[in-house]
Amino acid sequence: MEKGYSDKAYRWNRENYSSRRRFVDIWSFVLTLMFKLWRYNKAWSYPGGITEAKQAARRKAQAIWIRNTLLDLGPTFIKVGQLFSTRADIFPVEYVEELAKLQDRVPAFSYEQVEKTIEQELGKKIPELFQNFDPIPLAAASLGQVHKAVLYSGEAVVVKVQRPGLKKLFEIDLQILKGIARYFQNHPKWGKGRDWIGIYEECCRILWEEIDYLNEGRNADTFRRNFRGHDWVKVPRVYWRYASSRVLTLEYVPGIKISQYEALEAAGLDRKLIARYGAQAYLIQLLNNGFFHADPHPGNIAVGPNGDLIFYDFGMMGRIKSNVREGLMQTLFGIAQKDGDRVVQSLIDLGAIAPVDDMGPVRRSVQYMLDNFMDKPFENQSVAAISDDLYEIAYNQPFRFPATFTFVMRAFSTLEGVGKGLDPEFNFMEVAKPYAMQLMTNMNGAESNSFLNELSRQAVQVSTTAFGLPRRLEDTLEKLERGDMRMRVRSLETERLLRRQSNIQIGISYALLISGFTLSATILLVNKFVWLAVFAGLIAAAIAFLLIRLLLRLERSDRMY
Ligand SMILES: Nc1ncnc2c1ncn2[C@@H]1O[C@H](COP(=O)(O)OP(=O)(O)OP(=O)(O)O)[C@@H](O)[C@H]1O
Repeated sequence: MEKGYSDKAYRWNRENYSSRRRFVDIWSFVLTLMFKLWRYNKAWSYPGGITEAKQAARRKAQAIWIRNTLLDLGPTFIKVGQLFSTRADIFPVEYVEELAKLQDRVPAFSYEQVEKTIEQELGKKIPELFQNFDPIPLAAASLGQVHKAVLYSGEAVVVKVQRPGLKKLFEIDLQILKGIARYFQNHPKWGKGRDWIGIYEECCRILWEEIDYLNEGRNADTFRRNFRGHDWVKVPRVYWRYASSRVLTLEYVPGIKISQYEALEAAGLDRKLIARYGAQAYLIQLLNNGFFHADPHPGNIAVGPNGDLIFYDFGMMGRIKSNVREGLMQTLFGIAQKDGDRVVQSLIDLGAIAPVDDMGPVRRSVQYMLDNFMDKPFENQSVAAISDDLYEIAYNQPFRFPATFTFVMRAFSTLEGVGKGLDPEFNFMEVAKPYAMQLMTNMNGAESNSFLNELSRQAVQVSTTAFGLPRRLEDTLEKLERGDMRMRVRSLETERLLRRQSNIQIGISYALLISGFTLSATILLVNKFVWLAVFAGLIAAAIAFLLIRLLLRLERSDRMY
């Protein structure tokens, strides 16, 4: 029997856990790991030390031991290990490589437990809910397993059932992990320059989200909506009547896994096109939707009979908020201009770097990277090489990339790997280029937006003297067109500015008319011409209404651009 498959080896694999026992198991892992690291460092510091090859072999052996121990510790640690497999900014590369191989090698749970969970969650027995239910799971992982079934309406579905007792196990394990995070934070050596508590909190948030199947269902719905205009992306429909936080019923959408290159070929599918689709789907998620699949291992993407991409598993999604996108914009501008200071500042604003007293080494590292890695054309770069460069710089620096960033990097590297497997000539950067250009254009729009705000401020200032406006507007346009902002001004922007100018002039005329009619109404009222005064008042009110509409329109267009 393969290691890790006997129930004896899985002390966590029961519904009633002993928290004391977990405490001992987990802390003995941590202390053994610390001892191994200490011994390793000690050997390395001897005069003459150990050879480079021996050092690498030891690190590898340690990494394999960590991976196997995490497997033995069960679902929480398998997931934490998988999360850490994206953190080359925190751990040595050998560890990260080994953690990336952390597969969910855990035994499936019994059909009786499946029956019990479904009845508890959906309030009915399996035969009352499903016409047919396959007792043998289609797939089993650390958090749950997937069974094929047929509804009474005849629709083929899959039912995702969560491993029993998972919530309790998470509660115990995460409580112990909190203590470990605190210990590391206060450790004179390990705590330096690392935000262990922050990393722990990030892990907690992701893990709790991942075991809420209602959240996964909502994510699937959002993801499907976001791809409404792209019929080459398929997302299984959620059957909400058969869903709860621990059971999720989805439309059965079978496909060939994106990494089964020969099977795809045999099915007559265009491998080159699939590689492009994979990259495009991710670029759309990141740049257009700001909502992306954060766990894109090849098992979660399949290809349908028509060559459509099918996405599974929406438990772990990343979001890029618009302010983060703005921060990324600044980073990108900084990279494009090779301006190390701007890049560092934007990374501080993004929370990617914790500012320290002496930022000199960080600035120098970033500048070095910009000067060297920007020499090659963008499309000749490989994502894996770029992320390796970034991580190399980040490792042992006061950097802490946000989880979103590391997820994006992992998604890109995974897709690049799969893309190259599908089509040896595939180049992720080549596919990304037009999207990056689009992003840059949007960025220019945003930078010009602040310029527009400046412009409207000037316009308001001069509105009292109405005559100054055209001259100042012309100056500003001239400035924009000369490229003083170091950006490309498109005729669209110019058009928008002119439209804005005419709107401002109309607004000023409206304001003058309102004042005129209000003054007339007051004079008429004082002179007892009541009906005429009411008439003038109504005209003033009507123009005021038009003015408000105009102001709202201006504000809307400000928000849009
Ligand atoms: N709607 C579906 N139609 C057909 N097959 C599906 C569907 N959903 C899931 N599967 C199959 O089940 C497998 C596991 O599904 P999913 O990834 O959602 O489960 P999981 O428990 O979150 O697994 P993991 O933790 O490994 O990501 C998928 O790789 C796919 O083969």
